[in-house]
Parts: sequence; structure tokens; C-alpha cells
Amino acid sequence: MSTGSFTVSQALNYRGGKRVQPADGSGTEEAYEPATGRVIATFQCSGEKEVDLAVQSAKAAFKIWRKKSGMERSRILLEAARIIRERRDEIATVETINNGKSIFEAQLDIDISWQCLEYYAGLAGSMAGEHVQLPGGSFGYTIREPLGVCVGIGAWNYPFQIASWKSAPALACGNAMIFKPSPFTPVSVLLLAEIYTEAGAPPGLFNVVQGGAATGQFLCQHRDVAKVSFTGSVPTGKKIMELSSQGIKPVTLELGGKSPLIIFSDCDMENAVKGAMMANFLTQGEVCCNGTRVFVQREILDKFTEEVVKQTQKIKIGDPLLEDTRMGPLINRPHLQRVLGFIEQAKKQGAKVLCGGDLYVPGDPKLKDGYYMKPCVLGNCKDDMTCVKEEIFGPVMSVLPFDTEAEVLERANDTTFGLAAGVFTRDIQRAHRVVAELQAGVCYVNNYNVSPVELPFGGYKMSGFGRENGRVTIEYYSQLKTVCVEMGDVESVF
Ligand SMILES: NC(=O)c1ccc[n+]([C@@H]2O[C@H](COP(=O)([O-])OP(=O)(O)OC[C@H]3O[C@@H](n4cnc5c(N)ncnc54)[C@H](O)[C@@H]3O)[C@@H](O)[C@H]2O)c1
Ligand SMILES: C[N+](C)(C)CCCC=O
Repeated sequence: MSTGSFTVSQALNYRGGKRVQPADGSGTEEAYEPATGRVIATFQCSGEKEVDLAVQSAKAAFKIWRKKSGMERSRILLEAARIIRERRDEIATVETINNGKSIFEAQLDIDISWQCLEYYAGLAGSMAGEHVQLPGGSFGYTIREPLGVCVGIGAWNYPFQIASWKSAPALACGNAMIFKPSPFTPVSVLLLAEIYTEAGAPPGLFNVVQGGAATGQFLCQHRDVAKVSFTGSVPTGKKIMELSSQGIKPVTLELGGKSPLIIFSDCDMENAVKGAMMANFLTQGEVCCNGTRVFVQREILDKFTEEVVKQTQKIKIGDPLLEDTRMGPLINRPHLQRVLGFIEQAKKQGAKVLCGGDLYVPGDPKLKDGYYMKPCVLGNCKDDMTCVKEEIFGPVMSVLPFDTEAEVLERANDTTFGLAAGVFTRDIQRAHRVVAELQAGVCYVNNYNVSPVELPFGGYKMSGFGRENGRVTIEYYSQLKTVCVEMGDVESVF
């Protein structure tokens, strides 16, 4: 597959173990190849009837799946992980074509995805309750049980990885899942659905419905849906929480951020610059946990800024399927315009563009209608500027000087978000002191945006609640049943 040649002709819904056209629908959507601006797929948004059919299919599979032992579920997840690993390059290629991220990054995303399945396969066999001795030989025990049919709703920036992060723990715990990807990136999750079936999952265990807000609402409101796990923006997260509250459904919310990255003057400069690049420019800056507020201690401000600008200017932008490309196009034209709008506003508010921030037109004529821009570093930033306060979700780094540890902590925490934070310093005590004060669900010391699946990921404050990855996520996809056993006679109060 090469840029400009891929189109999808198969159905994009998945139900009962196969691709299907939706039974009903409301409106048609087009999915694009951001590198060229070409339409690669046209599909119908699933209506209430199709959502119900997907739920019924998942319910039927759940009846079989919940009876399987953890080890049996583990084997199927391991087989799915093996297939993903084997088909890594093909899946990454589809991801790159539909999302625009470089193939280099997409391959890493797919690696994190199969690792996630392997990790939860490892935990599936060891899920257990506890036994508690009570007086007189009586006893109690707890059983960790699945919730039922879980819904996953995803954002467009990590389509395959988000579906894996949600489905792996859900299935490991014995649930079935219906996944709705973003209408911008409907394609790659179908490969995951087919892989689960190939690995031996019962038909209906992992279904896919396509659509936007209306389809998502049908899912959240369905009476047979037990849980909703959502990744997306804060405004949509609020709606999902509201809808789910009607059915007292537990929700996991992985929302946006405006994370701080704090660079102290005693840092290893080369690593700090690399860290700032990792914190801002992966996936064209369209990353929820990006450290976009880069606080730099004043003594090293000039040296750091000079180096970070030099490295940013070296980023190779272009055809995302080429091995040496490190930045592809943004997701779509309206989003590109929105990001450029933030930069215009930043200039008006007094920020200085130190590099990039304008459109990029690649030399290759087939890329002329793609959504490219040059990654941007903004200097002369102040805490009250829009570019420093709001999530831009594009390749825009704001550099802010600071003097003292106490001051930077106050400023770093002065946000309604709390997804991630980072600190670069050689002083181990300072690193832990600072981390202890940061109001963020994920804190990085001397690195940024790495994501080992063994570690929980999720936010504080308006960045959401619940976690993905790590052992703790088992608790978000299961419930505890307590069984109290009397070994003597009933001592009645009456
Ligand atoms: N914390 C995380 O792990 C994480 C990861 C990736 C992206 N994000 C966040 O996602 C945002 C970007 O993604 P986006 O633009 O796709 O977000 P979005 O909120 O617009 O959409 C996310 C998903 O919700 C669906 N949706 C929209 N309205 C809905 C409704 N009323 N009911 C049910 N579903 C609805 C969309 O179709 C899509 O599938 C950013 O804010 C980013 O920070 C967070
Ligand atoms: C893999 N990363 C870079 C940690 C991103 C996680 C998902 C956020 O958008």
C-alpha cells in the first residue's frame, strides 16, 4: 500500500463475527486520507436498530464468554496478540493512511496494542476473590465478576491503540464489548475485530458500530449496556457522563489535557530537549497527554529555546508512509485551520513564533491537498494567553520561563486539566518533591510520553477518571460479589 492508493469497499460495521452493513442509519459519513485529502471510505452512521442488534449480539457472546475460565480467555487474548504482532506493519499502514501519523509512530502504537493484550492475558488467569473466615465456622468469599456488555467510544488520534486499551481488559474480565470509533478514523478497528474472531473469540464478543454523536448516544442509553469507557474531549465526556447517569452506569473518562513539563536548570539539556519534543510533537501534537506548557528555568531559557527550535526545524514532514518521515498531516482541514487559528491568536496576544506555525506544502504533487503544517515553538508566552490555557491538539509548544520551584508548581497546577506532567532535573529529591505536588494522573521524571502497558494511565480533575492499563483497570471492568455462608443455625432477631 502506498499513499494515494488505498480505498475501503468492505462494510465497516462488525457484528456477530463478521462485517455487516448497518440495519438502519442516519446519514452518511466520509473518511479521509489526511496525507492527500482523498476520501477513502463512505459509510452510514448506525441507527438505534443497528445499535440494538449489536447489543443483542454482544449479550449472546457474553453468556458464553463469562463462563470461560480466566486461562481460557487468556489463551484467546494471547493468540490475538500474536496475530496483531504478525500483522503489525499492515495494521500500522492502515492506521497511517487514515490518521496521518508517521508509519514509524504507527508501528510503535501497534506494538503497544499487542503488548496490552498480552498484559491482560497474563492477568486473566490470576483474577480471584478472597476467602474470609467468620465466627462459628461460617465464612465469606468474594468473586470478581464481569459487568456485562461494555461500550468503548474512541477518539481519532490513536484509533487502534484506544480500541485495544479498552477491549483487552474488558475481555480479560469476561465482558463483551461494542466499540464505536471516531467517524474520522473508522477503518483500523475492523482489523482488531477480525483478529479477535480469528483468535477464537465467540461471534459477537467484540462488535463495531460506526457513527458520530447520535450513534454514541444510542449506545450510552441502551438499557443492556453495563458500562461506558470513553476517550475524547471534555465537552463530550460531560455528555457521556450525563447520559450514563440515567442508567447508573459506571464510566471511565479519558479526556483532554494541557499538561506542564518543568525543566530545571540542573537537567541533562540534551535529554530535556528530546523530552520536550516527545511531549509536543508525537502524532502531529494531537495527543491528549502532551506537555504543551514547557516551563524552563530562567538560567537555561536561551540555551534550551535555541536547541529546541533547532531540533523542531529538523523534523521531517511529509508522506507519512515513508520510513524517514517523522511528522505527517493533521487529521482534517477544519482541525488544521483551528490549530493555525490558535497560533494567530497567540501572536495577537504577544507570543513570538520562534519557528513553524504555518502551512507546509510537500514537494510531492500527490500530497498537495493534504493537511500539513510546520511544527511551532512559541516564545514570550504568558500564563493567561489562550495558547497556554487551552488544549490546541496540534504541534504547538509554548515555552514559559520560571524562577523558583514553588512558583512553577503553583503555575503548573493552575489549570482545570490534570492528565499528565513532567519534570527534568538531575536532583532526585527535587524530582520526587515536585511530583508529589503535581496535580496530574501521570507524571514523568526525565522522560515524556512513554507508555508501558504495566502502568495505569488516566487523569485528575477535568481530564477524567478511571484508568486504562495496569493492574488497577481490572477494577473498572469487573464487580465484586460477596457471598456470606452460614454454617450454623439462623439466630433470628424476631
Ligand atoms: N485521555 C486520553 O486518554 C485521551 C486520548 C486521546 C484523546 N483524548 C482527547 O480526545 C479529544 C480529541 O478527540 P475527538 O475530537 O475525537 O473527541 P470528541 O469528544 O469530539 O469525540 C470522541 C468520540 O465521542 C463520540 N461522540 C461525540 N459526541 C458524542 C455524544 N454526544 N455521545 C456519545 N459519543 C459522542 C465521537 O463520535 C467520537 O467517537 C481531545 O480532547 C483529546 O485530549 C484523550
Ligand atoms: C501513547 N501516548 C503517547 C502516551 C498517548 C496515549 C493516548 C493519548 O492520546
